[in-house]
Amino acid sequence: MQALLDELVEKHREKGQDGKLADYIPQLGEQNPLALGVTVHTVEGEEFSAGDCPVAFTLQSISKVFTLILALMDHDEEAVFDRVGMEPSGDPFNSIYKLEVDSPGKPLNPMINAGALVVSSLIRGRTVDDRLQRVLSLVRNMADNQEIDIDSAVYHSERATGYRNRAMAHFLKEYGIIDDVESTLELYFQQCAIAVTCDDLAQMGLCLARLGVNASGESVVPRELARLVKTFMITTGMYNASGEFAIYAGIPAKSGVSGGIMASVPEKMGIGVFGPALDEKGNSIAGGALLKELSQTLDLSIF
Ligand SMILES: NC(=O)CC[C@H](N)C(=O)O
Repeated sequence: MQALLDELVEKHREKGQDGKLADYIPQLGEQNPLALGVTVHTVEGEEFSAGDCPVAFTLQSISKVFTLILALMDHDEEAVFDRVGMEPSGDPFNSIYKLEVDSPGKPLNPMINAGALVVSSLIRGRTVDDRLQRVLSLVRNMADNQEIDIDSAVYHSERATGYRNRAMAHFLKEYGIIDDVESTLELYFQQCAIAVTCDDLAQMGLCLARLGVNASGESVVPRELARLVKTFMITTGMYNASGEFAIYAGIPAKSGVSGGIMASVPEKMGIGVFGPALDEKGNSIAGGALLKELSQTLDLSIF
């Protein structure tokens, strides 16, 4: 495994040159486009890392998995899926288009920005900070790392420039799908700025692979929800590239525009990947290629 990961990092690293940093969040434009790292944690307790693994990066859209778990712990499924759908959108993650033309006001799924805003609005807590602490505590428990925290530079950078997310939140408010625009956006920008490493992503992927049990053996996510979010990861986790990723990698995965990907191979392993240069759909260009080859070499597809 170690030799394979070393080889895949060296082989795919230069693909970063063909990608683009997510500089619409200015702070993410500062990342090194040629960085590439991968960590694997297996159910047997083995750990392997190759490439730029000590580097910290932000969760961005990967946070959508964790807020969905919390929203479903706070409300029954019907209440959540009344407000956000279960179907792939086929559109980019930040698209506003179907929000107007397809079942107006109800986002198609929780893994696109509009749907994730709805999910964040459903997380219970007295203040935005209470709600954020609940998200952080779930992430820390799943990763079995109590040090995880917010990268405040990335948070402020997105907060200052998140025009399209603001537009979508106001649109959702008009339809009565979310209640408070400002607190929803505040929570959303902060959850996206939670800083992790490949190791944390691999641990969280493993926790989902073990139906919610973390590295310390604690059950931190209800079994049924671990199953449900992995299904969303397969159908919508790589945005409008989810179909192709399911064919060539065949593992539940969730990407973010920082270049992170969290993958979960049921009953086998968690995989964390980081490569900040993105393809045209907003997925890590080198990270996605590495994961596909890793899955094919080790025959990890769930199909
Ligand atoms: N795809 C992503 O990772 C998007 C998350 C980012 N914070 C945004 O809202 O634009």
